[in-house]
Amino acid sequence: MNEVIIATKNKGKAKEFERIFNARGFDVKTLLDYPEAPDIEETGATFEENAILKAESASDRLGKMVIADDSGLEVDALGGRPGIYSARYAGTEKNDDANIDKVLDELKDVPAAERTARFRCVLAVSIPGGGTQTFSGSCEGRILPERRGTNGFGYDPVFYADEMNRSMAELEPAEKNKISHRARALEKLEQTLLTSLEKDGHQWAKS
Ligand SMILES: O=c1[nH]c(=O)c2ncn([C@@H]3O[C@H](COP(=O)(O)OP(=O)(O)OP(=O)(O)O)[C@@H](O)[C@H]3O)c2[nH]1
Ligand SMILES: [Mg+2]
Repeated sequence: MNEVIIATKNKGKAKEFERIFNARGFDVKTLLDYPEAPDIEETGATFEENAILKAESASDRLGKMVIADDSGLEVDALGGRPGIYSARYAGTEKNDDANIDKVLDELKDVPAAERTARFRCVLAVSIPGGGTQTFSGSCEGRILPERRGTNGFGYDPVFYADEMNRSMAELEPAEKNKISHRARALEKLEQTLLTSLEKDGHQWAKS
């Protein structure tokens, strides 16, 4: 079966990967389908280091090609925070709502023109016997003063995507997948993945 393993436990990310890979004829499995995969601590200092940590530990354990995603929000007025701490900004329980409240509170006196921000994503693909490669993507925008829209996950309701003139949470999933940091990193990864999967006899149904 054509299958791609994503080393994530984040259901929001999983949905986005599923949409993209299903359209190309691949099933997506995540770490929620592989309870034996180790829970990896994200001890890296950069998105890249964390993505590599996650991809390699899962690939070593499962003996299969694995993709990992480390991503987050960088707010210029906060010196790039929350950055690699985006998931756990308001605490280790990873509460999206509390994370948004913390960012909005820290920005409450910052005027619109200075609320510039971007999402970043680094994907690492680890292939048994084939090493690990990384690919990155970003998406520019601004932090809104309040939530708008209900789609997506994480900080999407307060992230105004410059290219779409709407918040990320106001975009349809297919629209977010055209401009997102994750989609852009995946575009770069695609060629590598294609070569590797074809070597294993898989067919790539390019949409
Ligand atoms: O509004 C958002 N739209 C996005 O498209 C997006 N992508 C990342 N993020 C934020 O960055 C954290 C990732 O941290 P992260 O890479 O460590 O992932 P995670 O811990 O949630 O899951 P895992 O993949 O590590 O299992 C997430 O939780 C979110 O807070 C996003 N927020
Ligand atoms: Mg994480």
